[in-house]
Amino acid sequence: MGEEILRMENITKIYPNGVMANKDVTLSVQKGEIHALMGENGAGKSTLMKILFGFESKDSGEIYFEGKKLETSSPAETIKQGIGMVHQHFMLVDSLKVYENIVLGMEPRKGPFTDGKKASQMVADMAKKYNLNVDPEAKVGTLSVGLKQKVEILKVLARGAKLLILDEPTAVLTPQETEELFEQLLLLKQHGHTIIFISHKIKEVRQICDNITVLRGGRTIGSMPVEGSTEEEISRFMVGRDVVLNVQKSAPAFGDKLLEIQHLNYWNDERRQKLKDVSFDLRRGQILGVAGVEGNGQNELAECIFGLKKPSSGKVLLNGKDLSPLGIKDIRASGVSYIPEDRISTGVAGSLSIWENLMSDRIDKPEFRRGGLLNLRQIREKCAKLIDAFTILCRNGDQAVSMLSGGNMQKVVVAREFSADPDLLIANQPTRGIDVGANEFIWKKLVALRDQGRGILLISADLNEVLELSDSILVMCDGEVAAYFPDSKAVTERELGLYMLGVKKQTAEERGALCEAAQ
Ligand SMILES: Nc1ncnc2c1ncn2[C@@H]1O[C@H](COP(=O)(O)OP(=O)(O)OP(=O)(O)O)[C@@H](O)[C@H]1O
Repeated sequence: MGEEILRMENITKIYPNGVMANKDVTLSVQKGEIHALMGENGAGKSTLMKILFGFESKDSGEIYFEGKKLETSSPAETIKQGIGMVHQHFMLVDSLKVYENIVLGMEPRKGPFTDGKKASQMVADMAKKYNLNVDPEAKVGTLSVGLKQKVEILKVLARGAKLLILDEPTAVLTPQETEELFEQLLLLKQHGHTIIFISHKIKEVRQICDNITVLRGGRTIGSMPVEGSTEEEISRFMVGRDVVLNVQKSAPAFGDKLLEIQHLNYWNDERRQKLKDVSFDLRRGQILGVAGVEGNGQNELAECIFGLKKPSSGKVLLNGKDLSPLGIKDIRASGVSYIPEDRISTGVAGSLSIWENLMSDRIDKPEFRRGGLLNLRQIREKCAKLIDAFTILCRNGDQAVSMLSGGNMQKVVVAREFSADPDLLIANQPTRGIDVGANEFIWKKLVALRDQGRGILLISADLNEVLELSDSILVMCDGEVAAYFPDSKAVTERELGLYMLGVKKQTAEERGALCEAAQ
């Protein structure tokens, strides 16, 4: 047994609305280990980490860090004690340089001024020490997601963090970037740092972590060493039943052309071209996966199809009809559903109830009206069925969505968009932050939709998901179609990564030949 660096003992947290998110939770982390914190959506992982980091207060329990009782009430105080958090949504200032972000609030001074040269050198030295290669002088706004994450890690290290909390750090990375991150985490471990790694990905946890603690329903289910444990054991531990995370799907039977994207170009408000002459078709009965590092035009593509953005030029045809002049409501009525990537800002209205969010697109339908009024009984019944079918963890449909855990918010969006019975579903990161049980459920639903002859445009940064589900794969890099594989089985994860990073790019002829061969 090593030396215990962190002990959270009998932590209980009841939110003001009465939800008991942590019940008597105990977590013990050894110095120098990588410790996975796992559990279903709503199990209480984020709450426990927010308490540790000083974002939330606990109702009872004790925290000991390096043998001393930790009594902090804000992240600023916690970081001074040596505990840092690397957030999933980066908290960086795009217009500042890398080193400026890293030293923000703790700048070395030269008289009354910041000593920029010294700060930049300090960051360069740190980057070298931890093999986190990033140019201290680069503007953060110009960096890739993988590099921004390095800046976040350096920021936490610069503040003296001995214990780092990483919240689903690989969700946005390519396989190559994930491998690189893992090497860096192992190096941090060699330097004596301790890491708490929140993840839903069992494969990754088994690759990098030493021990796992599993929460379920706000309680600690137990801890176990990774060595000697199987994937099945871990998922059973988390969900309480066996989960099969691979899809049984029959060979595709492509039907008519459903979606045609023709020479789509889009310039954003900063006059940057985010889509460059994008063209492709999607057929009925097809799952077309779009692989790409985040920020390479995938979101703009989805938003142009769904009417959230107006393309600068080009066409979007659904069943031969041009969607470009239509607004979102009419596009929905034409049979398009959309699971947006950013569920908090676009997917849900947090202050509204679960039922309002689930029903927002169909409240005008006769089945939910009685006279001129809403038929609340009917609405509540329908809602309860969706809550049940999609296992949304809540008290009832009247609860505000903002009170749900991240994964459960995502389930609200997914439930609404699936139940709209679309012809075309645009699913942008549909399982991000979702636990293994719900992941299995959503994958099955996507395949069932495809088997009913609908079309699915699946955008995902999770290459495993793209490869498991897609019939065909399109890779986007820098706003362009970098590659198109009519048969997803003809390409490996590693190869996709090379196209995603811009190392390789198909010519139009190569793409044409592949498509012809597949016909
Ligand atoms: N601000 C809040 N107010 C009320 N209840 C909340 C709040 N935040 C979370 N909860 C509830 O606390 C419980 C635990 O949520 P938490 O976010 O800690 O889960 P989690 O394990 O991190 O889930 P996920 O994997 O979905 O991120 C859930 O039932 C959730 O609805």
